[in-house]
Amino acid sequence: MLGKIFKQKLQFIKSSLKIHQNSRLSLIQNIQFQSRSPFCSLEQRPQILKNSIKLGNDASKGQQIQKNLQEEFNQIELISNPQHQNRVKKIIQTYVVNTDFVNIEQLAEFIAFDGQKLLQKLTSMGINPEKISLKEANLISLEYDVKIQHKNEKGNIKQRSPVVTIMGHVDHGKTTLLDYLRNSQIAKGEFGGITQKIGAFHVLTPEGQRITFIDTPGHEAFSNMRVRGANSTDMIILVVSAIEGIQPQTLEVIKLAHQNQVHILVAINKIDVPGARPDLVEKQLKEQGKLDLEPFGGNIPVVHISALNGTNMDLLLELILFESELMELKEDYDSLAEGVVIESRRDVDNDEKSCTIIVQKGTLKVGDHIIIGNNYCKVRSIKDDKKNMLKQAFPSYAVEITGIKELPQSGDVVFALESENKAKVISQRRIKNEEELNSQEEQFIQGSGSKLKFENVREKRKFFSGNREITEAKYNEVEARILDKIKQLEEIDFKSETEMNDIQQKIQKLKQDLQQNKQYMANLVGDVKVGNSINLIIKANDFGTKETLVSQIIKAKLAYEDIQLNIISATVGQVTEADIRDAELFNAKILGMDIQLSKDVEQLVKQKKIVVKSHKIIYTLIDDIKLLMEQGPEEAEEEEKEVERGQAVIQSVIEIKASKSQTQFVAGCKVLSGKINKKHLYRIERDGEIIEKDLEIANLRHFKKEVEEIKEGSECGIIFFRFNSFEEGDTVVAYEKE
Ligand SMILES: Nc1nc2c(ncn2[C@@H]2O[C@H](COP(=O)(O)OP(=O)(O)OP(=O)(O)O)[C@@H](O)[C@H]2O)c(=O)[nH]1
Repeated sequence: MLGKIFKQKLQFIKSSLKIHQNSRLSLIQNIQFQSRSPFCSLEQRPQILKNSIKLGNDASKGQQIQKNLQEEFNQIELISNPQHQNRVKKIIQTYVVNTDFVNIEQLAEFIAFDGQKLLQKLTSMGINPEKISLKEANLISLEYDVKIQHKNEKGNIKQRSPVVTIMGHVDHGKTTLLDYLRNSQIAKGEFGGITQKIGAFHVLTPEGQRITFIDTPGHEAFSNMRVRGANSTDMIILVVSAIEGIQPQTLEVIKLAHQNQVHILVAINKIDVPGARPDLVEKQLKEQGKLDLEPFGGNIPVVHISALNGTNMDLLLELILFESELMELKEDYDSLAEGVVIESRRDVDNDEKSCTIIVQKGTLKVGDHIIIGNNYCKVRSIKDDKKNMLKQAFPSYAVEITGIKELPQSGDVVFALESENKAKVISQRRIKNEEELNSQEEQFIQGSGSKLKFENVREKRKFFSGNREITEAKYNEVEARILDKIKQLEEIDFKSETEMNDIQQKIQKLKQDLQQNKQYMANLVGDVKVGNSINLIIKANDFGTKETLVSQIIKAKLAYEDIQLNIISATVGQVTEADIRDAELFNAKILGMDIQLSKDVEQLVKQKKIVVKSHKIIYTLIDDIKLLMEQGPEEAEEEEKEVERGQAVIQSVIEIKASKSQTQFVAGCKVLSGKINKKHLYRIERDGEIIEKDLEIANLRHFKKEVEEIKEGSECGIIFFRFNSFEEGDTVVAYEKE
């Protein structure tokens, strides 16, 4: 019933394109008005504008309007949905640049790799880190599934067909739906023969339009893609039974689609069964599933079907094509192919290995040299799901290929390269990287006793390559987990001494874990060698400054090849107790912008004698670092040595009125040893504790006379810059930093 209504609606939209030839202008204006209306949400605007662009296609004044709308649409699209163009997250990420060279900072950012490690890599390959050709950059970036492309590399951009995955709760009819689609094609005799199950198949509409279906029912294929941090689907058909309605896995699919920003189309199935209530299911989907369904004015289409007897299946296909048209699925047909593995298998009879891939970009040809997973091979044959031998496969094609040496896993990356040699080199490095990654993970798990959870391989790689964002997050995650356990244990009311000992032992063990964890993490972050290097903890006041500081430091570092400089961490915000702990552990200096220490932290800084330096301008901070590097680690250490020049005791505190509103305090002192000189720095000690340090003298007097220096045994009056909280009996210590 409702299927009919839908068909009518589709028909209406289509016919409106023709009927409104004369009155279309007003329609477009109406839509324009709608899209500008304050009642139109930002999310709706692209859709409305997109529709209006379509409508504007052949309107009399359409061209100009279309251009304006397109511009407005582009702008809105950027604001409202930056991911829109990227709905299918490619496994190979492409970055477009407008220069022939990139530098180390750009490359490090593209491949989300630690700058210091990248520097080592570039040096070992003999590449100038400041001038990396795109060819060289790709040789490295392709190890990490990233391509760097010049803006002028023009491709042959054309419409590609949609790739669709069918998902839903158990028994709601996914297999039946797929079987119907697959068999309807055979039944129509369009291809003859029996389809082979290769994990994906395609359907051709009577108009010759192609749709690729991934036919691994359930979540398996999709989840595997997710593990790789990508997916190959343009749309998910969410199958919901009209009898059972929303079930746990239905909600799971909705969540998955949202997380991955994949468009949903709802197919309410089993409408042939007596008692089916598709209308109620729609309400459920809206209320519980929070889906913005079309029948309620939203943009998620719903179609009522019976997969068993084929009711409204043609409508479903039409709808898929209609949605894909709106999504403007376009791809470069001329570039080297890129894709993703759906399934792989070994032939029982002849042991031949083959796998199904979805081509995402470019054209895959027989004879291409490809990387598949981490291995490389030459494509021997390409077959479609109807067993037709192909010479080439275009974007969105699902094909079975042979020639592979090792069986890849679903979700593995596939990309073609210009030569076998290049494929070989990249493959070898990818294998090496993977081995390193695995052994690092093993070591880490052994070392910390705390298992980390990674969303996908990319995240894992970022973590082990020392990517600070990820490392910091994971580091905090583990630390929080351990601290939480310690807290729980500390709160236990023990009933006996044995129990108490047992708990304390556990706490002790956890504290060791914490320490080990820290040490291990720090090693990962930057090959930290305590004592033999300059170690820094960078604090910035915002994210942008942090990025600039880190990249400037890496740049500054390039000039001092033989100096080991490590950034232990670079974070936004004020100095924390954790920073102090790290500074102590790695003998690191804390450098930052506008640092203001809280009372507790300040206390710790003094106690642990940590060097904290605050700057107002990025460049002075960088200069400071350059100075440290010029001096080298040893001198840099010694720079902080304070050499005592004299001591005095405060015998009285004198208050004087400097002006009507200003009171000054003079410390009346007697010099006990050495000298008090205006050039020196001063610290105030009370009962053996340092109250303040690095003070400078504003005014030094011998009786009424202003002097530069006072010798042992004499008395004097001192006014310090910005400090007057001294008390009678405090010791004033003069020192110089050498
Ligand atoms: N009457 C009727 N029965 C259907 C329809 N679609 C599926 N079925 C039946 O529902 C049952 C489950 O269908 P499947 O296609 O196996 O469901 P599925 O979602 O693939 O289930 P899993 O693979 O277990 O997740 C089967 O007995 C189908 O015959 C339909 O449209 N109408």
